[in-house]
Amino acid sequence: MKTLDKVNCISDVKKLDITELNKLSGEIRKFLLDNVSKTGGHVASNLGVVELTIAIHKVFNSPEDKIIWDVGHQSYIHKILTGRKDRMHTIRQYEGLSGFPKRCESFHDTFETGHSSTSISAGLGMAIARDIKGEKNEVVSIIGDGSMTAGMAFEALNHAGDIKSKMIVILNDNEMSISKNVGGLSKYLDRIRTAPTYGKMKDDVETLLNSIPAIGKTMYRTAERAKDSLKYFLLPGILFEELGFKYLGPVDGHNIPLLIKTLNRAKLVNGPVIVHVLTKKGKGYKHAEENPDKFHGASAFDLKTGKALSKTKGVKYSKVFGDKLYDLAKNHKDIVAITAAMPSGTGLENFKNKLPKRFIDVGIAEQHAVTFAAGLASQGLKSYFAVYSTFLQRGYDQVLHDVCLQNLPVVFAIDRAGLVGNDGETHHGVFDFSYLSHIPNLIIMAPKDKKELEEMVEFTYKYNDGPIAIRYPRGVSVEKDELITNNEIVLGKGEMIKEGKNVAIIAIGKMVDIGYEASLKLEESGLNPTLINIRFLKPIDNDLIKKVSNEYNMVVTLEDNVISGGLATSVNNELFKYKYKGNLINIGLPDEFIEHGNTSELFKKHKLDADGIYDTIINSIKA
Ligand SMILES: Cc1ncc(C[n+]2csc(CCOP(=O)(O)OP(=O)(O)O)c2C)c(N)n1
Ligand SMILES: CC(=O)[C@@H](O)[C@H](O)COP(=O)(O)O
Ligand SMILES: [Mg+2]
Repeated sequence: MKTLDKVNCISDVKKLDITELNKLSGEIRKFLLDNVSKTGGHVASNLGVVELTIAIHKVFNSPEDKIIWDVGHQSYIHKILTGRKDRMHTIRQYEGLSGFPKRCESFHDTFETGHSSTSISAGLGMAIARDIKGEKNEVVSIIGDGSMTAGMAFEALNHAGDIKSKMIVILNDNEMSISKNVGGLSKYLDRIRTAPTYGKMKDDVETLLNSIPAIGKTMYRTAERAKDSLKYFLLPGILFEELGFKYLGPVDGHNIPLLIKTLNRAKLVNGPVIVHVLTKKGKGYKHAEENPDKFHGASAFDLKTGKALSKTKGVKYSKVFGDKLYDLAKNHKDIVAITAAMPSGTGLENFKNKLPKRFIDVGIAEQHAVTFAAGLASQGLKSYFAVYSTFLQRGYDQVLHDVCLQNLPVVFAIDRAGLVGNDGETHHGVFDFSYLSHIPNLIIMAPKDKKELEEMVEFTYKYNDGPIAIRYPRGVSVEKDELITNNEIVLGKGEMIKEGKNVAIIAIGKMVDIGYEASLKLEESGLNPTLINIRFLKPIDNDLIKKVSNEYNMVVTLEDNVISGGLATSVNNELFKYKYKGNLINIGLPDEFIEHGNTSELFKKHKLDADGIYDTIINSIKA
């Protein structure tokens, strides 16, 4: 019988001896790969924490002890060990397990994550709550070396080291963010990894000095007196010690007995302690070990070859953006591209390789990236910050205070806008219109397809009067001849895709294509709708809206943003000014967090697909 078959909850893990735990780790890897190769998911990060997760559940008593997974993309093994093994085949699928910790899934998921670098803050909050309530549980935050580069993590370390409440931070150091980790902290961790330990170094020095006749012993005593300063230079983790943490490590993160021993030691520390664990991203699966970035977040793949099962047809918006920016940058030396740890996701790999001096990866530091872009722009450079919509949420104040207030010509290339699919609630980019549209000076636009994205990128280069944002979706671009127009991009102007009567559909970005499909269905029902590609959310095309207000009985807005604060709000405000008396329908996402699943399922569920839009319009006409 397999050891994994005997493990249905964590008390089963606690019964196992070291030999069985080692066997379990191998079986878990196989089980994980069998499942995730079919569903897709965060393969490499999970393979890297198999032994660590087993050791954590052997040593700590969840849920009394609070285990917090930073980002949470590496929580699959935790899910397997905490009663969700039988649902692993549903991970990230519509109505299946989430790819991140979810409190509604299990009381072992103490804190929900998805965005990085929150685990130390959350853990400290739990530790202090425990102290106030007079309870005794442990609090354990597990954070990766990539996630440790963010401001939030540093803010939390600064606080935790000072306040001295008992908590354990496990730093899972695999030298990788999604791509190779960057920054000074990463280099520091590198030095710890490669340096001989202080203890070993001290022994070597002692042996050497004591072997020198006559003066050796005196020198050794002097060195002993200088121990503190010597220690300062040689002690691994001194940075964390100086911040107020006890540092343990570095420890081999694939050695279960050593991990158990070290975690038990950490438990004895009566204050904040950091356990530095060294792991290999993708451990145990050749393809993932060799290409940890490719297997960071993978779609379904063939286990033998490691190749993706389905090939995407068409070109991804990210690539269109990255290629166009690279083309522009070749001729315009003032262009600088910035990413916050997502060079490949944002389509900037080519730019990075070919123009490395003007490509900057700041690590997971969106807030810093925005203000850094503002600094560059203040000195006459044209900075492009390519960022996922959901992660730009981190930089809201910086967008407002550092960029827009000073009206600096920073470009925000907002990728993964709209519904992203299997990552779910934490990652959908459905709030950007709302959190940006009320900020003065900011221009906001969204392309309907690949060609328009290229034109918009060009437009951003020419536009130097202030900040400007383009938002575009995850996945491949639409390429539909019927949508291709030759209307030049003009600030604040939309375009008429087709002019009919009675019903005017005003759509933005990806929704232009879906609106077009819906319009064809409406035509089959005898209607002759107008379709407008509004292009700019801000400034919105007043002339077009005035025309619509005067000439149509029904106006429909279409967006893949929450209705509140997005296109609907902007159009409604304008129509209100014109005292519009017709039928107004706002189609977009509701005021709720949207679950995970593939985008077609989600579009269907929220009636954002052509059928759903058609139904909403027809039902409204019938009512
Ligand atoms: C605020 C934020 N920015 C970016 C991301 C995208 N992201 C997810 S995991 C990851 C790398 C994390 O690296 P690390 O913490 O070292 O974990 P590893 O994958 O190496 O296990 C990044 C950049 C995110 N989840 N949250
Ligand atoms: C966990 C995380 O935040 C990223 O790994 C994210 O899942 C990447 O998303 P894409 O697959 O859209 O690049
Ligand atoms: Mg890492």
